[in-house]
Amino acid sequence: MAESHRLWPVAAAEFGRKLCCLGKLAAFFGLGKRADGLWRQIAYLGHGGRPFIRVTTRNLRKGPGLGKPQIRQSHRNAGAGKPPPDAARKGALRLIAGVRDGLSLSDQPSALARLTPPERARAQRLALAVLRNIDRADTLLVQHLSKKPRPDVLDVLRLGTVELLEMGEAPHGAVNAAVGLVQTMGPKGRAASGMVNAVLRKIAGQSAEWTDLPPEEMPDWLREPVTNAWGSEVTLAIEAAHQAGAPVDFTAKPGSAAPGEALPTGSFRLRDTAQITALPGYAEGDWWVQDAAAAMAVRLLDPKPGEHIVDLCAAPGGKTLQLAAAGAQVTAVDISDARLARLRENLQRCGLNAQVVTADALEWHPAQQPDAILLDAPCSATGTIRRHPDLPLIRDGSALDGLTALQAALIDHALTILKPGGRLVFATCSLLQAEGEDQLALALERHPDLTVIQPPADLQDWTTPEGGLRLRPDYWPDRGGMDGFFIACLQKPEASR
Ligand SMILES: C[S@@+](CC[C@H](N)C(=O)[O-])C[C@H]1O[C@@H](n2cnc3c(N)ncnc32)[C@H](O)[C@@H]1O
Repeated sequence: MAESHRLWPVAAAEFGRKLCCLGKLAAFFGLGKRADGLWRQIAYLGHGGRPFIRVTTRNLRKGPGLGKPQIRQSHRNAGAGKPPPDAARKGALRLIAGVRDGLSLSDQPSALARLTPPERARAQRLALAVLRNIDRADTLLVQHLSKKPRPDVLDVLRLGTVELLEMGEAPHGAVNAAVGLVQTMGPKGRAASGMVNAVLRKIAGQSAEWTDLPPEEMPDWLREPVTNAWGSEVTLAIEAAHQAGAPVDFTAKPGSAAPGEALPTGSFRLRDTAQITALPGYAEGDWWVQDAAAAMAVRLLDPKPGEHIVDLCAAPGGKTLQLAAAGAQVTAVDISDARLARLRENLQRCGLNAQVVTADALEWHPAQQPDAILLDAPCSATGTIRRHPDLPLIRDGSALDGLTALQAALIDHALTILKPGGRLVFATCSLLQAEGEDQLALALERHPDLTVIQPPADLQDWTTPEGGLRLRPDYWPDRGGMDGFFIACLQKPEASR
């Protein structure tokens, strides 16, 4: 028994190597949505002098058995305690299953529809914690699994692991809850309850290993360009920032304050989780939720009272609110009526005004050329992974070419409708230079008569040699980071071409 225990990781590693080849073959023949991504990451890691397979989310999601059974436990012992299955955990599992099916968290409003507000908040917290730690959880789980569990059972194991090791849940509570959950999953779920009980009891003793695990890696389509741009150290720092999650930032109306710490760039930051709508000043419309990095686009535009400013991709409206609060006459354009509904709500709550237009920006022409345009263009949103850990699991980078082409077309169109001498701020919440630094360089090539307006002096540390502002999640590590953004302010020449 002792001998087979020692050999198991080696045999499993060998099996993993074969699976990896199979996966590559599957990818080659186009089998499965992301077969290559599923299997590429099977890796051997030195672990206490013994090799073990690091199987990522995607491996476990679709892979076959992983080696010889390591744990055998009678199902008769399962389910001690049997607490009633709880709504928040079930809601979290529905969200995670949706992400497995390729849906973003925000695409799943019905998943939590029947929950009370506190249950909903807890379900979201649990789902976010699991999605932020899914590969790390799988790295430990695979050590105890003799074969791949059903996807829904695996999600329960992941949830239990994260509750135990990341969220500090008491072992008996988290393990019993997990057992209770699989027991509601029909006969096959009930049959897995002994395994769930045994695996999670072992996992509960692995807090030191958990702490030593590296942060979740970005997928290759994102990690490679990030590493090419800033090197491995920065890549790891960005991944650590993703792992840490994000505080809540607020922008306050001029003359008002928002909850939390005042940041040097003018935003406010609350590190503790809180019910936003219950915070002081929410009902009064004194502030709105907006990441500190996102708020800097309007600082670069430097709106003046009375200026006519078009927010060309405006919804849900954080920047429209900033522009309106600065006294500009704002026209907020967006292609999505549903997203504009949120913008209208935000305007109303904050007592601010803007003309709201549902239109494709590429085909929209204002009655008069505006003084300035804010173009917060659609992008990969890879700068927001701290808050959207589902993003790396549901995106594969294939939309990138279409997005960069759309961004360039939007820049060109914005310049045609902007008044001579007017300012255009281009922004993307992306970590990819293709959607930031490269877009600026290409825009200057296409329009050599544009001038780059330098960011304010206090942002010089983050200013690129070309005059763009590069913001990254690893900045402000002690304060809690910021979203990844690229922002540049361009001035159209006085004499229109
Ligand atoms: C990054 S979000 C904008 C965020 C917004 N500026 C804010 O601060 O809340 C990009 C927006 O572009 C919109 N969009 C995408 N394609 C568009 C198009 N062709 N015309 C207008 N809006 C578009 C999307 O609906 C989305 O709301």
